Amino acid sequence: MRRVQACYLIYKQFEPNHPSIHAVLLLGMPVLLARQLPVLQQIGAVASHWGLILALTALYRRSPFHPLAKFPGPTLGKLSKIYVAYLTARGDLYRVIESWHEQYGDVIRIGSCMFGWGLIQLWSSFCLAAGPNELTFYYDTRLNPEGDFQLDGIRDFSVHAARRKPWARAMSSAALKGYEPILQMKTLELMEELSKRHREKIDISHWTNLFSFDVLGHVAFDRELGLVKSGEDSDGLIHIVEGGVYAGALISHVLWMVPFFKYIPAKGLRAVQLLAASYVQERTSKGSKSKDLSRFFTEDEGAAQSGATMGEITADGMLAIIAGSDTTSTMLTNLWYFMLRHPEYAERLRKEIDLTFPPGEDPLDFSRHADMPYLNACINETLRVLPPAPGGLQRTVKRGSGGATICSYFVPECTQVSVPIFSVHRDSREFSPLPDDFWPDRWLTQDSYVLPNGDVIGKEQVITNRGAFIPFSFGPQNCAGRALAMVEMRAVACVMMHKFELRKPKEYDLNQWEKDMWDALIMLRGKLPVILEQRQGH
Ligand code: HEM
Repeated sequence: MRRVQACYLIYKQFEPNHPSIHAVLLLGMPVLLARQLPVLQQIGAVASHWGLILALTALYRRSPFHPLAKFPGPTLGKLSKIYVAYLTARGDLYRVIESWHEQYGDVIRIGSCMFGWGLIQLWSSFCLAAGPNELTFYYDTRLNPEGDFQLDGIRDFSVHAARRKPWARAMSSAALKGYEPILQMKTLELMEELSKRHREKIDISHWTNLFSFDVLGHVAFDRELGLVKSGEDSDGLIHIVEGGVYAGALISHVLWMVPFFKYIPAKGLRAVQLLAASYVQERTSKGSKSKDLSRFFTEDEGAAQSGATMGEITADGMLAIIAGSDTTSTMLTNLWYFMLRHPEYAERLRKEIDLTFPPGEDPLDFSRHADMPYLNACINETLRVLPPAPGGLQRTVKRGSGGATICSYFVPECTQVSVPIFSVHRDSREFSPLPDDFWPDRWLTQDSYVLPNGDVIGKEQVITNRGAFIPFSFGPQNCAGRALAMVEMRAVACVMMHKFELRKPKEYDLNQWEKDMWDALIMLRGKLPVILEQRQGH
């Protein structure tokens, strides 16, 4: 019993995360002590050793001595985050967490983790504090086998800030102008391919995905992936990226498994890493004709200041593909979904687009998209109701900090803290009325508002807390590609609505769309069948 207690205390006190320490504590100890016994009894000794450690862990987690004992939460969830990993595998974790918040309140406990709902202040004050706040070691999955961290896995604030510098320059207004020709070429190519399929039933989710990966290929590496032209993901690039994302999501909730991540034969993920490496190498050796993102990492006069090695630049190239493609295409497909659900909003959006770009004018004039209130309201509302990264991004209270007091909650050191974006966006204290509904008007500035049921309300009855609008997260580790994503989404939404009317095939049930969504930290999704009608004269 004493050996079990010793192992348990080592786990509780030091949270070791190296595979060799797990091997010693979970296998070495019981086998060593039972080495004189026959094999079957040795197996029995290992099993009872594991069982007892699990029982002690469960007892402690349910006991009043646990530092998070006063926080409410679901019974199974309090026992282990393996339960949360199971919900991730099921795909609907973000909705389950929201229902827990409805049941238990703002701050809930899951394993040794807290989720704060509606407490956007919790997230902001924690994320901005460089003191006790740290990325959890889940982000070690951002380390490639060559030993290079992607930007989003860097824990040290000053190293992270230096590595973000090229990203900041790559998203400046001048740099964004440089990407416009790429976006223009790719958007027109998409429209051309879609026109060929006029009146056919197509999966618009698939096409939007091909498009966003193609854009990233060009923007990041000046490389033609040719997905839209071929109409398919011929090399399986999207498939392997999404496979890697899914594997990472499962492991993200059971942190002691993170060190084993690199031993999982995640062929897909490795394939993306190798692919990104080949793209970067090719791009660096041949140079670029267009003003792509890579030049900010390799050629720009500020590139050297970031201190990034070639390996790290390659890792960030892979990050650009993963972080920038699926997220943007999810948002765009969600917008088509809402336009199909609410034809009255689609009509209003089309009216604004037609007024801004009367016949003969180019809807791909980027300089005007940011000033189209209804277009931007529809985009914001899509990102609010169905954020492409719906879950809680993980941070932890640094070991050795003594804990942190965040919004009057004392949070012990090593506690994981997470604020689910989806739940914050559905909080009626931040967005009201109709927090669960798609209602773009909430983003417009006016004296009175007409609700979908025809009632008129004054502006004092509408709450739209822009500070709680966090689809791109918050703080120093927020989305580095937000500006590009916004330019891309506005352009495609505008041109698509200008050129086509979207119809739902009779047999398709729109309720299926949200059922098919899969929360894998970023949202994975099913098919959205549509029929496109080309508009007269467009
Ligand atoms: C609608 C589109 C997008 C959404 C909703 C989105 C959302 C997010 C979120 C929530 C994070 C924070 C992740 C975390 O804290 O773990 C993030 C990080 C990041 N995103 Fe995006 N993203 C989008 C598009 C893009 C694009 C187009 C790019 C680049 C081309 C990009 C590049 C990045 C990078 C590099 C990070 C890591 C930042 C850091 O750690 O400093 N994202 N994104």
